[in-house]
Amino acid sequence: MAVDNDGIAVVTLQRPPVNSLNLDLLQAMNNTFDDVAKNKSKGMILTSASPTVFSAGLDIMEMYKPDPKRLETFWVTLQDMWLKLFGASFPTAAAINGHAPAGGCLIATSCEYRVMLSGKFTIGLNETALGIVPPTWIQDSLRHTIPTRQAEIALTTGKMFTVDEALKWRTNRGAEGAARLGPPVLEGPQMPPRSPDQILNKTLKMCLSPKMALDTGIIKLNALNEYLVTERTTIVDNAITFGIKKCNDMDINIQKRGRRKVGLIDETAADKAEAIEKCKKFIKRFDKIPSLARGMTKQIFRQEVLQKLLTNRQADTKQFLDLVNQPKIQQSLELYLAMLKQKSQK
Ligand SMILES: CCCCCCCCCCCC/C=C/CC(=O)SCCNC(=O)CCNC(=O)[C@H](O)C(C)(C)COP(=O)(O)OP(=O)(O)OC[C@H]1O[C@@H](n2cnc3c(N)ncnc32)[C@H](O)[C@@H]1OP(=O)(O)O
Repeated sequence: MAVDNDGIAVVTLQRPPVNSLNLDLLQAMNNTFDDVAKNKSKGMILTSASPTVFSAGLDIMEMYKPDPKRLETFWVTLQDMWLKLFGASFPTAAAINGHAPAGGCLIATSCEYRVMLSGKFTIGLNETALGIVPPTWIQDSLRHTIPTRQAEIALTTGKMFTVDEALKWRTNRGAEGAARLGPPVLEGPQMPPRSPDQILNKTLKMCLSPKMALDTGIIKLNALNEYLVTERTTIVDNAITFGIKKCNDMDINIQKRGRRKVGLIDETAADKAEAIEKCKKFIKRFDKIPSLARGMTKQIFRQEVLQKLLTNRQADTKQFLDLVNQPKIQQSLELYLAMLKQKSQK
């Protein structure tokens, strides 16, 4: 852990080669989180010493042919890590400088803000694809980060997101739809916007024109049609300007037509230094907010999810131990480890 001049702690996971979460690393994380709380750090940023992996998730070796007592301690320590991180009163952010599968994604989604390096990295909860049901609190971390429906699809498909996919979900128009619609409106030529007053005056003028005075339905319709045709660009422009203003007011980032940002990650960065800087900027947003009020508000906001695990802790542990001790799961772990080894030797 390194604390900078602003009082922000940067905690670097350093367990080569892939920061897989074994008992020792989880215990070290828990001690560090306690220190950050004790030192009253302004906030904490989690990152990795590896240039390509944030964390490979749970260390499979802890679950393969395990010692029963150690296996139980391992799971309880993982629960502790999540309770401390997800429930931390201080601001937390993850500078995700590489792959973040399964438990790696759990760490990232337990933080309040995520900046991921652009590149061929992936992030997600892939448990279902491995034939495992992710425990409720692991699912809750994702559900707390992205919209419920997207979380359900991601969890049931074991989806691993590319960085671009993680940053923003496409609307149902999708990429093809957006392409069919032509270049993004915001990048296209812009008409000088007119104020609503100008538009209203123009409409009134049109309604009082001689054509309108004739008072026949068809002529009125023609007049309206003419107005709509001649003013369509202005009308569309004004609608867009109004929409953009509303989106800005609501802090919705619409960078391109056909897409909206919902975000398993909040931002991307070119390198680790930039990712850490962006995380610091997020933490500094709270500079003028009383820290007690901020921390308590966050904990109340997360209380329901935290309480669920606290209430069901023993049952959750038993479920894990029963699962891992199944001969079928041990067989799968053996195959999975062999597959990982084979891949790494290529
Ligand atoms: C069927 C298996 C399921 C396992 C769980 C069953 C038990 C039930 C538990 C229920 C709880 C549910 C919660 C689960 C959450 C988890 O976190 S489970 C762990 C899931 N993690 C993964 O699937 C990631 C696997 N790793 C990778 O995909 C890649 O390693 C990587 C993309 C992270 C990095 O790739 P690369 O940089 O190319 O490194 P590699 O060459 O692949 O690996 C180097 C080295 O590390 C070993 N290794 C990788 N991951 C793990 C790991 N999670 N645990 C232990 N060891 C790992 C890999 O074998 C290589 O070792 P050697 O150098 O060959 O010795």
